[in-house]
Parts: sequence; structure tokens; C-alpha cells
Amino acid sequence: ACGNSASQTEQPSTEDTSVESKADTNSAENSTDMENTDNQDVQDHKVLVAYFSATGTTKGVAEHIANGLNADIYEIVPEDPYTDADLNYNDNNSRTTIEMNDPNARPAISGSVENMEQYDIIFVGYPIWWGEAPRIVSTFMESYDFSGKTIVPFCTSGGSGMGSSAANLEQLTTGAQWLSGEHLSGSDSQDEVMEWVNGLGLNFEE
Ligand SMILES: Cc1cc2nc3c(=O)[nH]c(=O)nc-3n(C[C@H](O)[C@H](O)[C@H](O)COP(=O)(O)O)c2cc1C
Repeated sequence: ACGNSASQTEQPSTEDTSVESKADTNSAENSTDMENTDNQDVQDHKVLVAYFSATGTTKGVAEHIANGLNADIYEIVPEDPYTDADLNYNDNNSRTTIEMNDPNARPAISGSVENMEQYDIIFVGYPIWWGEAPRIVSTFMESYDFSGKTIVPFCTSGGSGMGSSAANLEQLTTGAQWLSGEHLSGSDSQDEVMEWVNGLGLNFEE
């Protein structure tokens, strides 16, 4: 399913699991070229960019979104970090192969989002593993009450699209509005990523 994955060479920084959750970068100034000033109506929405990234690609995209929107960012950090051996998809007995073969696997997350209630829009980013979101993203979706919130999924991959990954995550939440997601590339510039974000038609808090 993932023979076209190229990125096993740029190696996982699995030891770099520092939580930069909620780097509170919201400030009054917003120097980015937000194009949504013409559709500010009654309410602006506070945004969280949450992501899981085993080897840094999704992290880069998540940072583009968070920087572009001046939004909070939260890394889903596994309690038990993924080693290179864990990430070996050529090994039928590797941790990821075992987890992805079990739809009910729920790897534990270290830490949590403080005050999820304050967010109206949550971007959720992840790498595609065997055509799906990693099971730890399922753990994340089941850990909070997302009702009334808008969820915007995005992924990176070695070539596959989102497939049914987001639809399957959506099943784990109730009462949230899921927008159709986007497959992004680790080589996309911030401007390219923001072009997609600004085209979503959401009102972001500035
Ligand atoms: C266990 C595992 C399974 C993968 N399965 C797929 C796949 O099915 N399709 C694909 O295009 N890429 C697959 N990949 C490649 C990753 O999706 C890709 O390298 C991604 O950008 C990594 O993101 P990250 O650096 O944020 O972890 C897989 C990678 C791993 C480690």
C-alpha cells in the first residue's frame, strides 16, 4: 500500500518529542497576508493546529498553517515514541504494522490540549500510514469533545491521497463539522499552504 513512500531516508527524529503544545503565539499584530478580512462577520474563530508527525514532514506543514494563522499549535506526542524499527513498514511484526492492522489500537498520548473548549476550528494533521491516519490520531479524536467545532483534516504521505482516512476519523467524533481535507506536501511553501487555508472560507480570529 505504501511502496511509493520515499521518505524513509530523511530520518525520523523520534527522540525529538518536545511538546510545543500551545505555543501561545496569539498576539494583536498579524503581519501575515490574511485574505479573509473581507469576510469577517459576526464572529471570528479561534484556531488550534493539532498534528502527529513521526518524521517531521507533517510537522512542517502544521507549522506553516499555525504561523500563517497566528494560531496555537499542539503536537500529538506518543507516550511511547516511535523508533525507526517501529516505523518499518516492510516488517510485518513492526509496531506500526501491528497497530495499523488493528482498527481498535489506541496508542497512548503524552500530555493533552489545555482548554480545548476555547477552540472553534481544529486542524488535524497526520502522515498516511497504510492508507489511514495513524491510530494515535484516533486516540486524539476520542480524547476530546469536538461537538460544535469545525475540524479540518490534512495529511502528508509518500504519494497516497487522504483516501478514507478522514472519514474514518470522523466516525470517532460526534457533533463536529468536518470539512473535506487536503493532502499537502512537505515541500509546499507557507504561501502554498495558506492558499488552501484561505480558500476554506472560514473566519479566523486575528
Ligand atoms: C508505517 C508507515 C506507513 C506508511 N504508509 C504509507 C502509505 O500507505 N501511503 C503513502 O503514500 N505513504 C505512506 N507512508 C509514508 C508517510 O506517509 C510519509 O512519509 C509522511 O509524509 C510522513 O510524515 P511525518 O514525517 O509527518 O511522519 C508510510 C510511512 C510509515 C512510517
